[in-house]
Amino acid sequence: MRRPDAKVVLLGGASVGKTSLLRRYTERRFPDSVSTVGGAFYLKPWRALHLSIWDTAGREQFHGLGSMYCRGAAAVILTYDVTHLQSLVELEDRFLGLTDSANKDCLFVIVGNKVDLTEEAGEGDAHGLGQAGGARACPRVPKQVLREDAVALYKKILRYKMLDEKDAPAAEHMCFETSAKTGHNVDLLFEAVFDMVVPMVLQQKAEEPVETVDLTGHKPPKQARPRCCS
Ligand SMILES: Nc1nc2c(ncn2[C@@H]2O[C@H](COP(=O)(O)OP(=O)(O)OP(=O)(O)O)[C@@H](O)[C@H]2O)c(=O)[nH]1
Ligand SMILES: [Mg+2]
Repeated sequence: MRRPDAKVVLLGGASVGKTSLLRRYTERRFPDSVSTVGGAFYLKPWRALHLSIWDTAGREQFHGLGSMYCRGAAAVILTYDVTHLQSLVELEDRFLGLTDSANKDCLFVIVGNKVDLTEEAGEGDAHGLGQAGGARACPRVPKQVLREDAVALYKKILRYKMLDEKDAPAAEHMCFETSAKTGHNVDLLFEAVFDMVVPMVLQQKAEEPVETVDLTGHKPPKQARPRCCS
């Protein structure tokens, strides 16, 4: 198997929909999911590269593994549930510290999932937010996390990483709202992340020192003199 060129990690609390987002993207469906144990990855060829997308477990008992999964990550997708404010709060309190092991120029993307459950989605049927494929209607709930809250978190992350807002991608390109159930914005999310990661990786590869062998000091091995047999 070819070694992945870069790593993208899905991080966030239990049940926010990390596995469902990845399965929606890779399998084009919304199957019943079971809570993830440890982590799993999916290999995605994209442009000239191979990217690994890591789905991690959000449950507290697997918390210790998070920083291992983030090691060397080119992008981290911090996922919350738009119907649970606590899931956004947790991103800062519990998950951000785990990303210290990521690449120094790691990209941070913030994703609010389950928009299909919100009252806003009712008006959004015409925009693809509503129930897809004849799925049963669910009672709508108020949206607990606004996009502005996610943007504020993104800016906090930049400060935590000591990055200047001017040098980092703009918050409006890094905060998404999705529904793994209807597929709303799911392709857009993953493909926007891949398209940001690819040029970074290509640049890193171009800057890597080329391995050369110095032949100037190389002397051919002395030829052993044939022994006189007399
Ligand atoms: N309505 C709705 N339900 C969703 C959506 N995404 C996930 N779910 C449901 O939320 C529950 C948890 O989804 P998972 O994808 O397993 O969540 P997870 O973040 O991977 O959870 P852990 O593996 O425990 O960290 C499941 O019952 C999903 O069917 C969504 O976009 N809309
Ligand atoms: Mg999962």
